[in-house]
Amino acid sequence: MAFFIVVFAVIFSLFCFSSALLRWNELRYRKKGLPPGTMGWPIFGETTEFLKQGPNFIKNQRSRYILMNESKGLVPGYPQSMLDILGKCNIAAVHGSTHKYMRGALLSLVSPTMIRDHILPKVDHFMRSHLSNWQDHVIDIQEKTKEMAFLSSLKQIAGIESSSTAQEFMSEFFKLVVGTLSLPIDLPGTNYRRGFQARKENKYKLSDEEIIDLIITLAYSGYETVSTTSMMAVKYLHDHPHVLEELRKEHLAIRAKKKPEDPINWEDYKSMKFTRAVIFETSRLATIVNGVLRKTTKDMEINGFVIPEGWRIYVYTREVNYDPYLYPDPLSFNPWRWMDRSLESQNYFLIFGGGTRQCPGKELGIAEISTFLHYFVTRYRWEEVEGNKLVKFPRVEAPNGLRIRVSSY
Ligand code: HEM
Repeated sequence: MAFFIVVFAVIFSLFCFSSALLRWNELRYRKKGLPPGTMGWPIFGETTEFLKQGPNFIKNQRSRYILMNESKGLVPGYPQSMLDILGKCNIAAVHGSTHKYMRGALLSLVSPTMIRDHILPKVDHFMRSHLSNWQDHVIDIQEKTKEMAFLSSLKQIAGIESSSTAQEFMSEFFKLVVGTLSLPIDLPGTNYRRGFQARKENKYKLSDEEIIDLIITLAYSGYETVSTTSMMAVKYLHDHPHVLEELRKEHLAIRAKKKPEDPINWEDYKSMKFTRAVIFETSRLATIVNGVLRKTTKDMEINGFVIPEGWRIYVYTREVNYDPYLYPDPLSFNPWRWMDRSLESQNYFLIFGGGTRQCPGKELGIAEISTFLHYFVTRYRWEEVEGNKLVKFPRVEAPNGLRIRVSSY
């Protein structure tokens, strides 16, 4: 009995404390000009509602929060779970001169010259072997593209080939990724705890935290974006045979000029105009990156509303991607719209972010997906196995896998 009284007292006190905090927050922020809306629950804010409702949450909030422009005083504002797991020196956690310096270091690692001379040959070599012997099998293309993105970056970063070391590393890395998008609750069994522990795996005895954070950031940033875009491209190509036909034409023409063992080189990559269009259209329609997060470093005025210091702003790029004025008939999968290259330089092209934080791995990501598609469509045809389901929020994924039956082309 005493136990139940104690439990009741604890719950009641927590409730009182939360309500008081909620009220205090409302009073604290009752300034003229604040965007309308509620503060949500203490600690959690509106995160759980956001993760539960996804796009509908944003739709409900859109009329109340008009946040269109990024300007001075806005720095990345990614969730605590992500910062804890990716490390305090990771590129999204730093700004000002440190960011400039880190970004410069990164850009030199993935510059067009580096891709042409060093990375593309490795990517080609990796894809050739990763995509071998898929014929006459039912495979989960989600699993295959995840392994592909991870193992390919491991090969680029550490020169590690697909082996038992890589396999061991991979399962820890997958936990890390899931942990970055979780509530930061450090209890046994939570995704956050698992992700945080995976970060501590330091088999190679690296002592420099900055290097570890950079490597984790590199692997992390290119992992989900590249794997999910590849998986969704396979999905859309399956559903749109005329697009697949056009894409195959492009790749078979490249193959026709080569011996079977010749790798894809920079000129081949640059000639893949329709492939690039397929990748952009896939990213747009699937909205692989739903949006980007920013945090205010001082009280700011945006579109007539005051945004207090320390508040987070979610720049919801999905809305832009589906805007019928920018992309006519926005819900149709139409890669041809991207054949006009000027679309890629419009300021509403937000697939790779924008401004000083624009994705430094853009060309690398496109080169990896293009090489994957090259070997996939020139070697195989495929059909979907029934029962596949896709969700688009909070991340684009096939919760039970995306199974396809593969045969030789
Ligand atoms: C299709 C593939 C990819 C997509 C769609 C994509 C998308 C994005 C987006 C939207 C941002 C902006 C985030 C923000 O503004 O807060 C970003 C940043 C970033 N991306 Fe990518 N990305 C891709 C591939 C890659 C690859 C392969 C790498 C590996 C080098 C990479 C590394 C980064 C890094 C390090 C940042 C942070 C840049 C900074 O804060 O200055 N990305 N990416």
